[in-house]
Amino acid sequence: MLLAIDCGNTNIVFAVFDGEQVKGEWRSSTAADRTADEYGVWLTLLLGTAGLKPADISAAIVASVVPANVFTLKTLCRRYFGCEPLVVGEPEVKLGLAVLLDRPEEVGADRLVNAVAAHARYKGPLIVIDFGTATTFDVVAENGDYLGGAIAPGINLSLEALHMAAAKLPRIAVGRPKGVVGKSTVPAMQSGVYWGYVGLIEGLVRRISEEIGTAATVVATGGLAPLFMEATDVIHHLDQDLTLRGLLEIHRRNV
Ligand SMILES: Nc1ncnc2c1ncn2[C@@H]1O[C@H](COP(=O)(O)OP(=O)(O)O)[C@@H](O)[C@H]1O
Ligand SMILES: CC(C)(COP(=O)(O)O)[C@@H](O)C(=O)NCCC(=O)O
Ligand SMILES: [K+]
Repeated sequence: MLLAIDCGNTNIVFAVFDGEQVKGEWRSSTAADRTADEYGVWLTLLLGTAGLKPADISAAIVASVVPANVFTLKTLCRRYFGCEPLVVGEPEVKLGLAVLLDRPEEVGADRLVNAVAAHARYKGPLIVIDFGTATTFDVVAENGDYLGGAIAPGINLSLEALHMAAAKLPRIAVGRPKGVVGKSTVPAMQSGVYWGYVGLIEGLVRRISEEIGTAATVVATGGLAPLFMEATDVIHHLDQDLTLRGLLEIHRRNV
């Protein structure tokens, strides 16, 4: 079975695939000081809850946007699962698409994985929106070429920034407010962030489509994607498994 690890700036997701089937999926917060042994013990326990054991894992693949965690996750795979993981972004790992960027070495591994997954699943030119710590927009041509995209502050980051910078603004959770015209501080903050974000999504999708000269299929992923999907019709597909499916696909292309 394949262990797929997606390390974002907020959470690390671990998933086990038996062929196409997900046997288990677990999340840890991203902490740069956690050791391979800490992950190893934790993951071994969780595998047990799904009726799996470390010896069931025969291969691993890692995508990390936190460079400091790559060494730890490699050590985890070697020590606990006896395998050398593929690491997305390392030169020997083939993606099966051309990365048409000025500095291809800079792009986040998660963005490339999302592009691979979206191209494998959907037709036509694509825009992938991933609601993570940052909100990323990735543009994929009809033939699969990765064209680039946009990086915007994530929703929770935007809310946190308001709280950090303004003495009278509380820390609040994201939510869809009843109206747009807030009648007190919290609804006003929710309106600014929620409807402001809907505007950001619609504006970027429209401008990207204009710049590439064609309408694109828009796929959204990430925990907060459903909250925005319900407020706009520019998102065509909600695909929460996108990044993990992309890791599965890249592994397949490299064995
Ligand atoms: N279902 C959810 N509901 C509310 N917040 C969520 C949900 N899923 C993720 N988040 C929040 O969204 C942010 C991004 O999380 P995540 O997608 O794991 O980011 P990353 O990939 O950057 O680690 C975090 O602040 C997380 O707490
Ligand atoms: C843009 C990101 C911070 C998104 O990370 P995430 O929100 O998934 O934690 C990450 O993909 C990254 O660090 N990228 C490097 C810069 C780039 O993609 O050009
Ligand atoms: K992510």
